[in-house]
Amino acid sequence: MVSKNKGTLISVKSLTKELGGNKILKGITFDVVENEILALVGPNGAGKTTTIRCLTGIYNLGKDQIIKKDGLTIGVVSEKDLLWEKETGWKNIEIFREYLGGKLSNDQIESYAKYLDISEFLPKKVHTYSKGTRRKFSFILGLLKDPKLLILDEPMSGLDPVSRIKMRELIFKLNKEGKSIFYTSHDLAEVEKLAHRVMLMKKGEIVLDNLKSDILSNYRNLEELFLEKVGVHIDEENNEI
Ligand SMILES: Nc1ncnc2c1ncn2[C@@H]1O[C@H](COP(=O)(O)OP(=O)(O)OP(=O)(O)O)[C@@H](O)[C@H]1O
Repeated sequence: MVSKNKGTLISVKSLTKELGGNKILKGITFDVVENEILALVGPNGAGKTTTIRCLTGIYNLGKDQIIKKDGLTIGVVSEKDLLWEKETGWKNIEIFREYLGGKLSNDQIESYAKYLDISEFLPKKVHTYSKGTRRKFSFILGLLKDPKLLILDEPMSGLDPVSRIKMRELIFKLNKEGKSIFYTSHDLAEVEKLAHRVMLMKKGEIVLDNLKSDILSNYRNLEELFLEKVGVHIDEENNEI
């Protein structure tokens, strides 16, 4: 296990989750610690979103499987943007701020929106937003509580290259200000730039949990690690499109 000296925000112990009669999470154990950017990677269907749903309380679990630090505030950006489509961005902010007990002022929201280049959309109805705009807007909603921990399910998906760079810089800045980040991604090059620690999940199990710097002293890059741990099976006979 890594990061023993840092404060633990969430401790996950032998977490199991069954869905539709299938064991999706098969007893995973890990800690989310203070001041760390932790990336969860793995192939489609590995159980990343299920893990996030367990952490954010969407699924009911036994209380010993996930232990959260007392008073921990968590901001969540889920895989799907759950927004009030017929309302404007500002109205959504008002609704979520009231519901979540958000702390962020309109000025702070405006400055994040300006940085992410979506200010002009805040007075517009959400159903008019592009995929990337929705993602950026959802990210801002995740910050409403000024949380200690941000849990993000594929925060960069649908973002153009410049927006990705800006989002990455913003996540770095939030981390330097004292927030921890736990996020999922399929973009290993991005994870290589952003994460301090990487967990690799395969078929509901964590097959690797290590500091990125340690991983990169053994592998050329995360792609190499991914291919080794997850395995590639190329069926020679059926490999043509
Ligand atoms: N409500 C459900 N009922 C039954 N099976 C489900 C349900 N939700 C998810 N699953 C299954 O659980 C497994 C893990 O899904 P999950 O969405 O956690 O994977 P993931 O790693 O996030 O995948 P992706 O990278 O494609 O987003 C998949 O096999 C999926 O089909």
